[in-house]
Amino acid sequence: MNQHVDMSASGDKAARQATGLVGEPVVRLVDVKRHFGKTAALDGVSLSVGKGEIIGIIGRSGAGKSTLIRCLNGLERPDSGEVHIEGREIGRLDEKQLQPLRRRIGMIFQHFNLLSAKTVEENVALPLKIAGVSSTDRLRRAGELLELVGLSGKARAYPASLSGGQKQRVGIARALAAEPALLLSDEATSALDPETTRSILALLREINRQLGLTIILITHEMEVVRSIADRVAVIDAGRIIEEGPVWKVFADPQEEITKSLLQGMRPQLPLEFMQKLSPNLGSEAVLRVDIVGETALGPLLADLGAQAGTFRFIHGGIEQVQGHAVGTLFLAVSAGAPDLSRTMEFLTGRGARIEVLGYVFSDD
Ligand SMILES: Nc1ncnc2c1ncn2[C@@H]1O[C@H](COP(=O)(O)OP(=O)(O)OP(=O)(O)O)[C@@H](O)[C@H]1O
Repeated sequence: MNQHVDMSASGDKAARQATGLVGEPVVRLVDVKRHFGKTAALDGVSLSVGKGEIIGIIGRSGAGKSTLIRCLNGLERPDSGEVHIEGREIGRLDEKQLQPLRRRIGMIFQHFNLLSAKTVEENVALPLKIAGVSSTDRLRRAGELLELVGLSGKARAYPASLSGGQKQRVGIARALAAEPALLLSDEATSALDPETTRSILALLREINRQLGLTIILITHEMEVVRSIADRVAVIDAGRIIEEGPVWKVFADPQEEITKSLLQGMRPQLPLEFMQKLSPNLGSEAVLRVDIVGETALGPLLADLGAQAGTFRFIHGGIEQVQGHAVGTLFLAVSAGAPDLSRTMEFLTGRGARIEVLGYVFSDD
């Protein structure tokens, strides 16, 4: 089932879920604070995640991501604020009251956390054993889950004989065993190679679609967020500093930290060209032009040539993120008036964002 999966999030779905408030949110955090001594690991986090939504949480090391996850699964208690899971506030529940609620949350980890002395099916069935499900029922359920993750043939194998991708599939099957409402993924693909990562992400997306499962992804891999998340939240120093649909944040990040986190994802001027750039006036201005949506799809460059004058196309391109065309073009335009001002006017009129990166001489 993990083959031929469309990995781009649907634009419609993204639009519906852009606010994370479709129906009763599965997760609702209200002004959550958690301090360790003088360190504010969480400094007033408010966030809602709707049913069936996939949200990516990104941030630098030490930003507060793990603390956030630990507050969600009840391993960490906030100093103040509220954590609601499916409408129940978990902050005040005692350990016994938390048990059934924890079963509503599945978790997958970077290093899989499988029990090496147990077979694949025993690993998958473990949450059900803890929940008191009979041996027959839990083995039947483990069989169904292994089929769902494409590992039917490995029920009796031991984790040591599996590849990293297969181990993570077992981790996913185990996380789904108790039919959770929420799946927390803590760097689940960080230890996997790119191809295996793609297949695990496709599996998560498929499970999200089939089961309507809500997924929160903590990751430092921006590609993961771009591939499967509907929405992204950027956390820094314990606060959510930016949040929105993935295509929008990736196309037009507002905060410096977001820009820096996404740097590798955004097209850059090739190094050899960058080295020629000068801040002093040259014969050509080099522009970075960021475009989104209709502008990116239309015959922008043909129109630019016809209406504003000649230019040199240096580098860039357009890609689809969540069904939205997002592009960055690097152009060299004659620096003299009226060419430059006409070009700027034309591009701004089409909704593009323009930055003059510097100047070159046209024979460079
Ligand atoms: N148990 C603890 N005791 C003391 N300080 C802690 C504890 N847990 C977290 N912190 C501090 O809180 C801040 C947030 O940590 P957290 O682990 O949540 O960040 P993170 O974004 O998950 O980082 P990373 O990506 O490196 O795992 C950090 O400054 C960290 O040192």
